[in-house]
Amino acid sequence: MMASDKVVFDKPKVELHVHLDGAIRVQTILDVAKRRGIKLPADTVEEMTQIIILQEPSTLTNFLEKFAAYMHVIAGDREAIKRIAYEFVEDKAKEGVIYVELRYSPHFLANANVDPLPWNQSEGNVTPDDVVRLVNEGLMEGEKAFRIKARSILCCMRHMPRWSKDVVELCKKYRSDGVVAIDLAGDESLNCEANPEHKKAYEEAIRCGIHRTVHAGEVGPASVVREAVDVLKAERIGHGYSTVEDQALYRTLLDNNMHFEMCPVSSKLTGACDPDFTKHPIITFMKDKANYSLNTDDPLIFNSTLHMDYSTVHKHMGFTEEEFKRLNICSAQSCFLPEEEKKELLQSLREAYGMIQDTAF
Ligand SMILES: O=c1[nH]cnc2c1ncn2[C@@H]1O[C@H](CO)[C@@H](O)[C@H]1O
Repeated sequence: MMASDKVVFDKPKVELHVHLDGAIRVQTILDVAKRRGIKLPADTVEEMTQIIILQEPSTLTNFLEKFAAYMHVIAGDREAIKRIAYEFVEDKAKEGVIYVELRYSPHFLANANVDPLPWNQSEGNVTPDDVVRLVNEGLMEGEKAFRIKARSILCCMRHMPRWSKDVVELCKKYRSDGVVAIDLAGDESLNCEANPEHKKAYEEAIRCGIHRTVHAGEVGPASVVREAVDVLKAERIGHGYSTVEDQALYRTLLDNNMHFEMCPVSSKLTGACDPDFTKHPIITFMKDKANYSLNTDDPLIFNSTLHMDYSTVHKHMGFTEEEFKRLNICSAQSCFLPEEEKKELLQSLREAYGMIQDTAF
């Protein structure tokens, strides 16, 4: 059904939209469950994988329910939280990613100072603040071991407006410690218009110069994208497939060089787009030379890799090596690193892609 894991672009890549909690190794879930004495419905990687993954195109709501199959194992466990961050960096390095921005909700991994307590956990002592510190530790160790760069984006959740104030405060507190932006994730189909508390958090982010991305136009209409841009002042759009349904908006965003974080394999399985990849809105973005990235989103639940996203657009949408280079340069230009580091990243990509002009004479 899916394109294979065949490596169609074996060059350094940038990934800007991937959920840490949607990118955990199944083996790690099993290990941690065993150590903590948590009973799972399966005890082999193969069986547990079958339980967690989405096999057929579904809905975003069904997809989001999948997290409940394993999040209670990792949440509230210091060692596990640090471990998933470290392993994430290793997995990305193996895929040839040299810079990644990963995202997560600190509240979803906590078991203290979070109301309501997620995943039917009992109260513990790991706060959302502890979660950010643990993830940062895991990422830093991973960066040293695997020699790539990883930065994080903290997610507000659409259905949990009361958490958003904490999220922006955590972005401020850890901005010099690897946290580069705020996001708004969750079910756009149930909760379309951004709640005032999300708006307030984004206003505070703007005031403090915190970068902003928003999940919009994934399964929701183009009006959600418009709101993300006009009200939340998003600098990037997570997904944004439905933008093309509003031509005026689409043209304006193209003119403004808006970055779209596209996730092809995800968009099929969440039901965001037509399962026939030859009708995919990404083709329009590609033909218009739009500013977008290719991303996995939640490789655990889609049973996918970044190679699969690349091979999907290559096989079904006619993406070329040239386009892969161009979109990775666009991704680096739209990443949330400070200017100097962004320049270095762009330089590394251009060198690897043979795009550096020889100025020696
Ligand atoms: O494709 C998506 N659309 C909207 N929300 C998502 C998607 N993937 C994951 N999450 C949500 O973001 C949370 C923090 O990482 C995840 O726990 C999940 O609820």
